[in-house]
Amino acid sequence: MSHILVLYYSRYGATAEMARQVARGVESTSLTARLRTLPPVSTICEATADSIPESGPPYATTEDLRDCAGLALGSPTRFGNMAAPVKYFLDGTSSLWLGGALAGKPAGVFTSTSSLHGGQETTLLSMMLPLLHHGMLITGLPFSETDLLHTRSGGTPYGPSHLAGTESNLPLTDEERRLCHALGKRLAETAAKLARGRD
Ligand SMILES: Cc1cc2nc3c(=O)[nH]c(=O)nc-3n(C[C@H](O)[C@H](O)[C@H](O)COP(=O)(O)O)c2cc1C
Repeated sequence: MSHILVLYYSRYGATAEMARQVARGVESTSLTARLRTLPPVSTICEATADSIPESGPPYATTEDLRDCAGLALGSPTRFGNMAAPVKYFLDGTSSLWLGGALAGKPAGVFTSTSSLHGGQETTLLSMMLPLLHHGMLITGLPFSETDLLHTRSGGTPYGPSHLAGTESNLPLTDEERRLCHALGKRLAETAAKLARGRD
């Protein structure tokens, strides 16, 4: 069976750490995680970045997305919404939309913010919209993940979140880390169940 794509943009590293935890959750099952990042959007028209980042996972291609069995999509919160590089990448997926390539595949979202009430939920909900247009099946987090009841930092039923602080340097709390793990595991298990249903 194909991979779960863990696709994220991160400028300061908080969303990247969340992505690694989501990937561990995926790999606690029989599925593999494909970790991919996105380049920043340049303010200079026609500027191009190297196709391989200096460090970390490779940049995502639309083929990574087309071929996945499920998607975990992560973005820092920017003014209560997803960051431009994530939106820019999604805006380039019309050919997948036309062919229904993502329809029926499970997807979940995660975000990091500097402030606790600075738009985690709005960002997560806005990230779901293009995925719903693609026909993806959105999987949040159920309250049977009891960390949702006790967290004093991030963690929402709409998806994992992280309070990185004003310096963007707070580590993931145990609750935040477990909720990232839970999303990855849930996506992988859902993808496997859906695949069995198609057999
Ligand atoms: C342009 C811009 C807008 C931001 N908007 C918000 C916001 O609306 N709410 C918030 O809490 N943090 C906001 N932040 C802070 C980032 O969401 C936060 O630093 C995040 O943890 C960065 O993730 P990263 O380490 O993966 O880059 C903003 C940062 C930038 C640069």
